Amino acid sequence: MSVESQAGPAAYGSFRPRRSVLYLPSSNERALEKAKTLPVDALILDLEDAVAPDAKATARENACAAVRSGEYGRTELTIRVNGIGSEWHDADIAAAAAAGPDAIVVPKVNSAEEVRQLVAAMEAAGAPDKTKLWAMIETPDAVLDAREIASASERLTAFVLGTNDLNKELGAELVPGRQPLLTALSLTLLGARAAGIAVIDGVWMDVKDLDGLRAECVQGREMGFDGKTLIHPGQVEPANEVFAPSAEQVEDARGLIEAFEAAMAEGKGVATYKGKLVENLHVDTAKKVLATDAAIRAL
Ligand SMILES: CC(C)(COP(=O)(O)OP(=O)(O)OC[C@H]1O[C@@H](n2cnc3c(N)ncnc32)[C@H](O)[C@@H]1OP(=O)(O)O)[C@@H](O)C(=O)NCCC(=O)NCCSC(=O)C[C@H](O)C(=O)O
Ligand SMILES: [Mg+2]
Repeated sequence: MSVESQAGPAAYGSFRPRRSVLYLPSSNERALEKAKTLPVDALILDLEDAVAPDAKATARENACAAVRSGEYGRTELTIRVNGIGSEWHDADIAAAAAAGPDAIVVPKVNSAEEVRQLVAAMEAAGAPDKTKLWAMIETPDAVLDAREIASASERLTAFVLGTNDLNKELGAELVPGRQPLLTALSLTLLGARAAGIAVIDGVWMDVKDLDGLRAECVQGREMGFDGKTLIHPGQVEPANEVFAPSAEQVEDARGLIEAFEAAMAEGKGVATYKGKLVENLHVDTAKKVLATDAAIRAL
């Protein structure tokens, strides 16, 4: 299981919130400046889809300079490289590994073998231990092999859904509620959680429709995603709010743990909180709520 596991209680101490994970084109210097001021949990400095071919080299330099600058506070900094087999991929991996972001995000990862090759390339390029690999799941092959991919290396600590590519590959229609995508989303979640890694939902493309974004964030949270990838600063606050535990959840988590500990101290075989039976697994979930709340407050 990954040392960064978001699933087991042992990992709560190293928990990093990923409620809001914002893409920005690394060729856009204004966006790189703006990102320093945003209350975002993580940034994906993009070299792939959002960057035109003639801007790829500049984007690569900008992304690496941003990582080295130390000007993004506690925001987790990642670089999305161009895809395996593209003309830019090898140079992107080499430059990103040398810059040492928190993670290198690789689009369209399709197999466990690709993960092993990516990790070997990162390590050959001198990636420090802190630089993890995040794999984008955006094809049927990847969804069907999600567990094997998620377990392929300790360096792989998160899946990122590429729901636009996935929709295209499935021949599915984009509809409210994402019914055609739900099987793929669930299989990806199952694979990630079985291996104990994080999993971040895909983007909401209509930057003006914040109600639609909020509804999709709620759906993602209910399914079990850690957070949502975003494309515009205006999407950060709604995602942060939806994926954070509410004040009531935090209060209940404290109350539940107290009730359980008091019952155990009194030698009772069972504990209850607000009329409901409390077991160890509920205490684990409550501890995760408190760890998430503490990690968000520490940002
Ligand atoms: C969508 C945009 C092109 C809109 O840009 P713009 O017209 O500049 O928006 P605004 O005028 O409203 O911007 C206001 C200020 O915010 C800054 N800004 C805009 N977007 C970002 C951003 N993503 N990160 C940081 N800062 C941003 C502007 O510079 C303005 O700043 P200022 O003037 O100083 O106030 C644009 O939002 C954009 O390019 N978004 C990112 C698009 C992207 O990265 N796409 C690729 C990722 S999604 C993907 O790949 C899908 C996946 O692979 C799949 O398969 O699903
Ligand atoms: Mg994609």
